[in-house]
Amino acid sequence: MMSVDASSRVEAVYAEVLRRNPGEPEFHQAVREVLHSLEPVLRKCPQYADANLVERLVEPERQVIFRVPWTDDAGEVHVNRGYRVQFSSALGPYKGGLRFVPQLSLGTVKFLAFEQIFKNALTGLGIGAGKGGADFDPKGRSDAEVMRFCQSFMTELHRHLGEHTDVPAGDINVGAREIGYLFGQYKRLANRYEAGVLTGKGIGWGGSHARTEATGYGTVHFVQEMLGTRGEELDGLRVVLSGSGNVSLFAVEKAQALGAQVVACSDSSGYVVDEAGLDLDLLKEIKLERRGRLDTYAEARAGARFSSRGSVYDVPCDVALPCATQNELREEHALGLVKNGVKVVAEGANMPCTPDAVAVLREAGVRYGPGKAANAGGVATSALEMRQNAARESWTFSEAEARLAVVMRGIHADCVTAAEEFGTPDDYVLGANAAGFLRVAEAMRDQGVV
Ligand SMILES: NC(=O)c1ccc[n+]([C@@H]2O[C@H](COP(=O)([O-])OP(=O)(O)OC[C@H]3O[C@@H](n4cnc5c(N)ncnc54)[C@H](O)[C@@H]3O)[C@@H](O)[C@H]2O)c1
Repeated sequence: MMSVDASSRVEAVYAEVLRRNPGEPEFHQAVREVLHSLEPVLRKCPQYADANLVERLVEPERQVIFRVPWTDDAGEVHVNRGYRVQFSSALGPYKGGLRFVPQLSLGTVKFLAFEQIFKNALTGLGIGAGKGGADFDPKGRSDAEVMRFCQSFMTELHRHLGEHTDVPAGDINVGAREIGYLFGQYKRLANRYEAGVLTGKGIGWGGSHARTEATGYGTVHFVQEMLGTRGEELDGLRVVLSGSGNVSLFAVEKAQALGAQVVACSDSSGYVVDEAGLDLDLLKEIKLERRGRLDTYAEARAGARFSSRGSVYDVPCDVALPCATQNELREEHALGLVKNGVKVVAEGANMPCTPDAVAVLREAGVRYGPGKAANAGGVATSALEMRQNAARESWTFSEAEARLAVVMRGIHADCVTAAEEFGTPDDYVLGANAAGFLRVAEAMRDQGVV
């Protein structure tokens, strides 16, 4: 039974999370933020803490860790570690991306899978939450090496997947090429063309139009909604983004289409400033075709400058979109953004702002859109891809994009309504966590102690 004091109850849950998951600071950070938001919710709706519901919510349903052996082009054998954390199936099959980065740890995967619970619930599209990946570094690897790695990874993972069980997608360093290799191996092992088992597929074989664009476009749709609450719009505003990968590139595309002046972006080597507005064709050529670094952008474009010192957030802007990786926008960056008059910060990436940075932004009255709401367009379009697969349909680009816009408007509206209901209007963190939690909690109550 829920104790009378919601605050001490969530503190006790958090203490148990720390004890059970040592050495996983990102997971602790994500859980702490959500539990903090749940205090007013549990105070108002104590029934959602019955039967240790919150305690169950912070414990993954299943965590799989496995060996991934593979052979490089020179015949040398390598061993990597694969992960899949299946966090919650209260609302549907586990759903969330796979990430291939050398430093990947269980704690990172767990934090991402936990965030995914609330994000996926917010989409309203009937998807549970998971996340996975491997500590594999695809940089400098040939296509054949990446293929062999993906095949070995799937040889183990396939027994845990299925269109009604767990449906991965791409994430950092897992794009169309990797999804293709993973799908090929799944199909071979399962002896079944189960299109809905992975999303982010090629358009010609079950993929959805607008999936590649969806996260970046969706983040910008969310920003438009945030601005709209005060009668503002993106047209004419200065925008700065971090990253220059899948999310960033398409956020640039949509922001420019809506009339914004997008003046800076970054990669792990530094950032580029282009006061004339970023040349997206050049950026795409460098990042998607040549897979090069951003300094080549400044070399190719008169008036642009590249810097490997300081931060992209030093560039004055009205809207900042962190779209690279977790904990990259820190307190000092937030202070700089505030000093330069930023109005809105919305997360294209997952948890890119540190808690200190978020505190600075909120203190200064900057509107802050957390990733689980602002970047939900990617997973929403993945869920729509699953729908198309189930119905054996293929929607046009404009149909898929129109549905994405509807979902993002709905998520924004749900966040605003929940924030108002639980006492802090304009608090998108509270709104996103509360609205997502209520959907999951209702399903968990209905489904009994499982
Ligand atoms: N791809 C999706 O659909 C999707 C959906 C939701 C959330 N996300 C999140 O968005 C983020 C980016 O994902 P992506 O798919 O665009 O990955 P990506 O690999 O395509 O791009 C990542 C970009 O970030 C840059 N980068 C990495 N570390 C950096 C740092 N410390 N400073 C500056 N730049 C850095 C890389 O150089 C690259 O340009 C991740 O947090 C991911 O989990 C992605």
